[in-house]
Amino acid sequence: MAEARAFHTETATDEEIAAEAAVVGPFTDAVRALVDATIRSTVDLDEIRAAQAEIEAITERLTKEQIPGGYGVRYRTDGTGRAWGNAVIGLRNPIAPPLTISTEPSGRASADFRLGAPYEGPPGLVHGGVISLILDQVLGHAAGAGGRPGMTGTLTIRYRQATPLGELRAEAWIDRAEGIKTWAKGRIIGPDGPTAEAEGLFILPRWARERIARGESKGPSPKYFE
Ligand SMILES: CCCCC/C=C\C/C=C\C/C=C\C/C=C\CCCC(=O)SCCNC(=O)CCNC(=O)[C@H](O)C(C)(C)COP(=O)(O)OP(=O)(O)OC[C@H]1O[C@@H](n2cnc3c(N)ncnc32)[C@H](O)[C@@H]1OP(=O)(O)O
Repeated sequence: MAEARAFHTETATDEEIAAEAAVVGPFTDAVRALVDATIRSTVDLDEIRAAQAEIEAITERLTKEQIPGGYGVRYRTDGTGRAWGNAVIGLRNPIAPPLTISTEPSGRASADFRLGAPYEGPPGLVHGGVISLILDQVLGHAAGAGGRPGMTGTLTIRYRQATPLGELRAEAWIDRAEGIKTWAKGRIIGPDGPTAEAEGLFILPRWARERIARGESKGPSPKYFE
């Protein structure tokens, strides 16, 4: 089953995780800067060709040893996990902006973040799919923080005004819940106020319900988004 592959139990200690984060965090930031430079650099084409050869050498060096698929999420017994490969928050993912999301147990989540050139859609503006990506994550975080984790069943976005590249904020909260379903709402706020509003339905999946029914999920509610 896919989830059996993707959901690992954490074996590393807090100290080991902190030591690894101290190295891979800045490493990923360096690759993020490379992605930005790939878009914006105006050096001449010979210089680009030379840089490509260096990048290919680095990729070869890194892929000498690697895991077979995605990073997955590694969970601890307290229900928290590290989603270092996640496309929005992943510490090891240079595609992630990344967002650092603050949560409240009442089911609220928020993040201040910056989106630069790699996230452009219309000129100077954030791609609508990127806005949806971020809202999906932040709404999902709000649901998880409130002890009601789930997979996104539906996500509706209303784009109220264009979202400029630059400094932004995302906020989300649980609106209502019923059984295995949790509805969360949220928004992106730009320099001129809210730019996009979202409503999402998060559903505790069948496999998770079955695990809970089998008594395999003990302790605090799983919060799969931290
Ligand atoms: C041990 C405890 C573990 C607890 C963990 C729980 C959840 C954590 C899971 C993942 C989180 C991990 C990492 C998060 C990372 C990023 C988060 C960002 C969010 C995402 O990026 S996430 C990816 C996009 N997301 C998908 O990839 C979903 C694909 N899909 C499915 O995984 C299933 O489709 C699912 C789970 C949605 C439902 O599957 P299911 O088998 O549980 O559903 P089932 O048939 O039992 O229906 C039960 C009731 O939900 C209604 N219902 C079903 N589906 C619906 C839908 N789509 N819309 C509206 N209502 C729906 C039925 O109508 C029925 O309603 P009613 O009871 O009222 O009749």
